[in-house]
Amino acid sequence: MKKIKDNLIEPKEADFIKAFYWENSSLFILDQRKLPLKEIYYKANTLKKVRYSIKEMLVRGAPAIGIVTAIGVYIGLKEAQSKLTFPLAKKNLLSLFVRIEKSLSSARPTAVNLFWALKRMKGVFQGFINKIPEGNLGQRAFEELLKSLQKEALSIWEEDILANFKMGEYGSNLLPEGGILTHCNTGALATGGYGTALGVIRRAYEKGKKIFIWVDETRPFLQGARLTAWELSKLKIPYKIITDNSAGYLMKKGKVRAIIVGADRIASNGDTANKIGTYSLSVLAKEHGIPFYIAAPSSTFDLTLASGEGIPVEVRNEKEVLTCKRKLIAPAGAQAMNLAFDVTPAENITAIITEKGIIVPPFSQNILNVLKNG
Ligand SMILES: CSC[C@@H](O)[C@@H](O)C(=O)COP(=O)(O)O
Repeated sequence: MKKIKDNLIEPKEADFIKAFYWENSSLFILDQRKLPLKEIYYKANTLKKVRYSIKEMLVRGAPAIGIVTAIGVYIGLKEAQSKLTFPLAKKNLLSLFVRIEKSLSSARPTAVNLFWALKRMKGVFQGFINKIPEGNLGQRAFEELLKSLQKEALSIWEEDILANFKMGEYGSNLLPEGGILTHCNTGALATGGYGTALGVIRRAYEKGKKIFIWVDETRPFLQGARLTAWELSKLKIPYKIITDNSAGYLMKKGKVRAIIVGADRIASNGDTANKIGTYSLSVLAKEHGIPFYIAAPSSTFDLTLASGEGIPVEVRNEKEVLTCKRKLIAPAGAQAMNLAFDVTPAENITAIITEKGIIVPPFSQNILNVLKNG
């Protein structure tokens, strides 16, 4: 594994499962809609294409969405460069940035990593603008701005990989041996590399823990059956796919020792938004006395929200529910409600695994302690 500055790992080298890679200033995104049947990378070299990749879920998973958004900011400015007239008025540069920000921020609403990444990129942009003396911006200064934005986006990526390694290390000590149930996909495909909840599973397996993974298929996009199963096969970790509604009975039969999932947004009291079906799993876990773990980096916390009440839950197109492989599976004219996420109340969560440490209840106090001091 190639190390670069400050002990960080070159993103391209970090994992053999890559949701995206960066080559010659272009972003190539593995089209996850086509997995596991086809491994095709989509060249996202315009702002429109980056937004499309996020919205249509060629790339998905909160940390991956955040990283691609950050790179999207760079791509948007780079793309605009040839159409700009230099010297460029500061106000025109500002309105260009706002346009890019608006476009990316409307791609998906729930994963806070998207907005967190935009804020980090805006910080670099603003810092740069503030340093420029009054007047217009020349070509050279614009090039420098691009360089700083690219650097920041790649740092966000590198930091995510490191965070995943750390979560893997902490979380793997918590996991018991035996059946572990997971929902959706939280692996290398959903992150900069390695994974959050799946990274914990991966690390536990690497350390020799005898675990067996129950993979919820995760209707309707089938992140479990198509993506998590694909990753586990590559990693040679034993698993079986189950229909989402098998989970309760398996718990009752004593086949599940722990549940571990990821998160899209965690409020300051620990309420956690994640893939639809997570809430039901947490209730079942409570009923059966099974530990219920969340694994998520600090970029997934939204400390502006007091509770999960304020988390925007994405409602996607009903076609995703009404069709399978583009064929209608319901009566013509049937309507569907396609909630993409739900919110699990903090009281159903045993612990939250982050790169800064493991957070246990009471979450309202401990989230702040761990995130600020960890
Ligand atoms: C490490 S990914 C964590 C979450 O983003 C994941 O569990 C999830 O819900 C993904 O939803 P998706 O709709 O596939 O983007």
